[in-house]
Amino acid sequence: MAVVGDLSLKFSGKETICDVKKGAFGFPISSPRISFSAGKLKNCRVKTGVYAVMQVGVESTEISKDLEKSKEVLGLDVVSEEELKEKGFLGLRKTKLVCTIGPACCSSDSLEKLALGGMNVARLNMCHNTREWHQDVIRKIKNLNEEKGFSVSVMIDTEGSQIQIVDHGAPFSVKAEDGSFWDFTTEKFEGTRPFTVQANYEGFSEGINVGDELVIDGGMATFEVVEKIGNDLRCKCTDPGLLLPRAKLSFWRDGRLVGRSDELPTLSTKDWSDIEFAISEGVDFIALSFVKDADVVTHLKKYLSTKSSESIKVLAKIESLEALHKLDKIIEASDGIMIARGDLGVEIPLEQIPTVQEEITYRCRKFNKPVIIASQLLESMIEYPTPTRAEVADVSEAVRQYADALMLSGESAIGPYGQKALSVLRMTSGRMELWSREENRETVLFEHKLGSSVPDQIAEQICYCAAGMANNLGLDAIFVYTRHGQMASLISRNRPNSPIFAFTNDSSTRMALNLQWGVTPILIDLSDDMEANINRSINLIKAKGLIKDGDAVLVVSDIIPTSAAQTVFQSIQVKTVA
Ligand SMILES: Nc1ncnc2c1ncn2[C@@H]1O[C@H](COP(=O)(O)OP(=O)(O)OP(=O)(O)O)[C@@H](O)[C@H]1O
Ligand SMILES: CC(=O)C(=O)O
Ligand SMILES: [K+]
Ligand SMILES: [Mg+2]
Repeated sequence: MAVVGDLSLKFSGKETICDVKKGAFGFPISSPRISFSAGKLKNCRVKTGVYAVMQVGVESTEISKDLEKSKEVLGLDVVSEEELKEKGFLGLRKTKLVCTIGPACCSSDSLEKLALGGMNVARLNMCHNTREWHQDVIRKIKNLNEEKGFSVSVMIDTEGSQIQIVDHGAPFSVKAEDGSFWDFTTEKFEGTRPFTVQANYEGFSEGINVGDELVIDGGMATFEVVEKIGNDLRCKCTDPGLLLPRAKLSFWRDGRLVGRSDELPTLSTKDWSDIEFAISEGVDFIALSFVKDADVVTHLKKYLSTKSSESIKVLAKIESLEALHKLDKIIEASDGIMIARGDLGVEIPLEQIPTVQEEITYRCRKFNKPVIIASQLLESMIEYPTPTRAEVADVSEAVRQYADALMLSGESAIGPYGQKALSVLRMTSGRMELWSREENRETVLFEHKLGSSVPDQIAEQICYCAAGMANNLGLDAIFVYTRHGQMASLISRNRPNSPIFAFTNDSSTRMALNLQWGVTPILIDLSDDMEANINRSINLIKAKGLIKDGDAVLVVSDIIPTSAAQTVFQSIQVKTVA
């Protein structure tokens, strides 16, 4: 055992216990080589080895009463500010909300209403509409952020390659009756032809045999292949249903999906051109449809870095059987995941969706990547002003699973009740988060080691302890200082009861953190003097009336030095506002 000043380090097997005079706490670190260094440590003096500075102590901060000093602007979005004023720290919603923008909500007025209603991220699906339309929407969102103080991130969602029915612009859907015969062809034609469906991909029937099953949209209608004529398939309807424009085609044999997507690239020429567009418009996220493996994600991330656009986060959409087979590698390679239940339900039996969703959500947290649960959350609200009880239960379940974000698709893109659907998500999440907290569901913190380097492990342990301390001490908020968002996401991963305010001087970090559970990102200037940063930000928050005397916050910082002369500053402190 080494005793240094008031700080004692006990090395006992795999555990390092750190006791401090005021406010003791312990934390397990696997490496007994960890040492705690001098300089910024409170209550102790240490001579040697610098990996990190652990600053532990309970102190009272003298908050400057001179608000004149706080001329600086705090980059906190108006919606969080209002929510905080109205509901207090614990009332801040933790689950983030994504809205798909479509014709029903693309006016500035509607976008503003969605932003006010809690939209954290706006999603643009490149499957639909024109480049000009998308550009117009992105610019409107950026203008609103600039002019009205919102902080809505922009995501584009690639079209990807999949076999589907060509949309001939017919506004209606066609019904396939039981026993009727249909031709599935790649021959191009205008308008509609009776009992003929055009597939978008030349090779759609390669490897398909007579007797195979052709399933539309994962079960909307089913056909049996009765004849192959060249590339075309003649099919008999065995389960009647609707053929909607752009409906997906999949083939089944002996109860199993016939893999077809190997032949299709994850990123088509159109997708690459949409990616160029996304780069030039400065979007925050690119969601890749039909990701098959980690390589495409890695490739795109490399490409973005060659374009100096590494700040754009790459999300992998899990919507195929192949993606499920390579799930861990895809999660590790990506900046986040979308569980695209719509297309996933075409590839796996529907009854497997709930367990697959829970598993993906869990693994994303394990690997510390944000996860969005998407599709059909409030599907009936595309038509009706109230959701079904089952839909509300589905939303609640996603929140209970601690998904980072929930997404609206057609509910906001084309439905007349988009804002209402958003408020259903908002209220349902709030209710479920409160219940989880009251029932103490969150006390089990997430302990799976991510990093292999000592500094990474220290950061993880600090965040693990921070979440535990905030819960155990019932602190009002956690303040974290972070340049790239890593510390903020590590704290979020532990799903603490207190809201996490992430102070960053990097605007792309701010926009990326919009997808992270429980994190309110705040843009602020950060200097190398961490004490000054902390005091200045508390002053600014106090000046806005968002924090008051007696409030206790946990302050976590992890600022990597810009020069060799400085020490790594990783610390936890409890500050009581005075
Ligand atoms: N930009 C848009 N313009 C016109 N319609 C849109 C737009 N975005 C979405 N929609 C409509 O909203 C519906 C649902 O939206 P969304 O694109 O999210 O569903 P999806 O087809 O499940 O997504 P994906 O193609 O990624 O699987 C679409 O079928 C489409 O009719
Ligand atoms: C969102 C999406 O792409 C899907 O659910 O298929
Ligand atoms: K898409
Ligand atoms: Mg999809």
